[in-house]
Amino acid sequence: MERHLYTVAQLRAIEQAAYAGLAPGTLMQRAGKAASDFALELLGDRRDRPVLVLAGPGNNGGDALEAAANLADAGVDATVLHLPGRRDASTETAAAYERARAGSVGWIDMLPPGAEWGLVIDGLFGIGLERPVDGDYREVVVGLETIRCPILALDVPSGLDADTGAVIGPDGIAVRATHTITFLGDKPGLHTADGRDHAGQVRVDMLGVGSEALPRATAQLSGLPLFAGRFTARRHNTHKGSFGDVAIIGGAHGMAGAPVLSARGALYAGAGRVYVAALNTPPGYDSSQPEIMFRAAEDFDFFGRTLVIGPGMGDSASAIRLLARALDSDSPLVIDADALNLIGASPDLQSRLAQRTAPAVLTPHPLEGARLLGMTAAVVQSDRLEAAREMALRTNATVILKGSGTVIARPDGEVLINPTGNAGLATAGSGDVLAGICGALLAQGWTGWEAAAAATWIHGAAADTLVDEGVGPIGMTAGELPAAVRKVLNRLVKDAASR
Ligand SMILES: NC(=O)C1=CN([C@@H]2O[C@H](COP(=O)(O)OP(=O)(O)OC[C@H]3O[C@@H](n4cnc5c(N)ncnc54)[C@H](OP(=O)(O)O)[C@@H]3O)[C@@H](O)[C@H]2O)[C@@H](O)CC1
Ligand SMILES: Nc1ncnc2c1ncn2[C@@H]1O[C@H](COP(=O)(O)OP(=O)(O)O)[C@@H](O)[C@H]1O
Ligand SMILES: [K+]
Repeated sequence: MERHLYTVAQLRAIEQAAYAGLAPGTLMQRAGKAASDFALELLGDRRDRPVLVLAGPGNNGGDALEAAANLADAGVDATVLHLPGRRDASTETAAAYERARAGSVGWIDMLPPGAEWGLVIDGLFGIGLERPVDGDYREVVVGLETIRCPILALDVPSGLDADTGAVIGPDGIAVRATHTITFLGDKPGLHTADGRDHAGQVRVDMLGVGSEALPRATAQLSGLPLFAGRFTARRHNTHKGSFGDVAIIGGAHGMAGAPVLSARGALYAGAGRVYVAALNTPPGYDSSQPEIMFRAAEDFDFFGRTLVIGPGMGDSASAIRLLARALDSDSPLVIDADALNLIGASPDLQSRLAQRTAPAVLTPHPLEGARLLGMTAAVVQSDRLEAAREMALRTNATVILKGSGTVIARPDGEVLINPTGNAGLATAGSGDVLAGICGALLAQGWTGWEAAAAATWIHGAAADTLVDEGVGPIGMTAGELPAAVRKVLNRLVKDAASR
């Protein structure tokens, strides 16, 4: 399944198993063919433009050499910049080198300044990279930054960690590809952290290996098949009570906007009734969204309501009391923002959370995640899947670790990476809207896992729709998201009905 994401260790095992049943060099030849086919597709009717092929010391370089030979055979002006290593190349890579040497490929040993290319193929390093790109390799990667043409990475953009999506090394560097063709199975690192910026559009080529040969993946790309069954048309004979009550608990003095954004997220995602239970004297009503009902949090009855706790909640004694009460309740719970920080600082709140049986979804951004785990945000970002898994395990909850390529994890170690969304979401309040959407789906009876996956997907898809309409990424505001969320949701329900 193309949605599945494999670790480097799993890919090595797949490679070994596939290798055993095939003539030597077969996988590399298939990788080279898939790469040159994709390159021709990217060149389109500009096949007369020269193609630069970067070939590194390992088998990733072997793939590149096969691709270069294929391109030359197809009449393309292909030039290889070959940077062999200190050790002998593998037998397959040596054979690929001989093949390219025998054809009409051109050879250079440094990037010619100012040269123009129709396409660059990056075959410097793949899944074998274990240390930062340095020396001549680094110079080439720096040189690529000023080249304005499509860049096709083979397997993994060189310099990127395929497991984590982090650029390898302090002060590390990685190729910024426009496209990546990745082999034998998709990889988490292409879709989270720095991955989306460096991999561009990702295509998977299984190199002829059947899906029966693949191990069980514990990570996958999130997508509609995971929750599409939930998008059913509303029955006529329903009322507001049929779609759940959501209460946002937050809004301490001076922070009234955050719960209102969450409340709008919940309303536009279809909750039947939406309350803001404010810590300080609640406003009478919200003039732009008078449907939201305001209450004082201390007197508010949590029973039968889905709670979104944390937006603008602060860290007062009253906030801690309310959080303890919410954690002890049987209400489905979304825990966001200040509530996460309070839990991070309190073993008592942590144990109340771990003991819950009703659904709980945590929505930390990396710094909130770091506080929960007692580490720095940089460490969280260096392995987002691991950090999200650890948080889910410790809290016994579903965790949405936000940021580019949001990671959703549950206590048994399963993770999803969300592929929707864009940098327009990097604006204050967009996380509040996400928490509200998640609350609305929980209130409509979804499980924590489904609600987390779908809320994140829909939130990102709403932002993508806004960008398509010219509303962002620059200047997109959180307040514009809820209406776009409503559009996405209704379209999904309509599409589900017409299938
Ligand atoms: N085998 C097959 O049939 C198939 C293989 N496939 C392809 O092979 C790729 C994996 O190949 P790989 O294992 O050879 O590793 P690769 O990514 O080329 O890099 C390792 C090399 O780089 C070197 N090196 C590392 N870091 C360095 C640095 N910073 N600076 C300088 N050098 C550095 C390292 O040297 P060493 O550490 O030993 O000194 C070693 O020589 C995979 O991504 C896919 O593209 C697929 O087509 C499927 C079929
Ligand atoms: N560059 C980005 N690409 C994709 N999604 C992003 C990006 N930046 C932020 N987001 C998303 O926007 C939301 C921001 O949430 P958060 O940081 O909690 O903001 P706030 O607290 O201001 O609401 C999250 O859902 C996050 O995943
Ligand atoms: K590469």
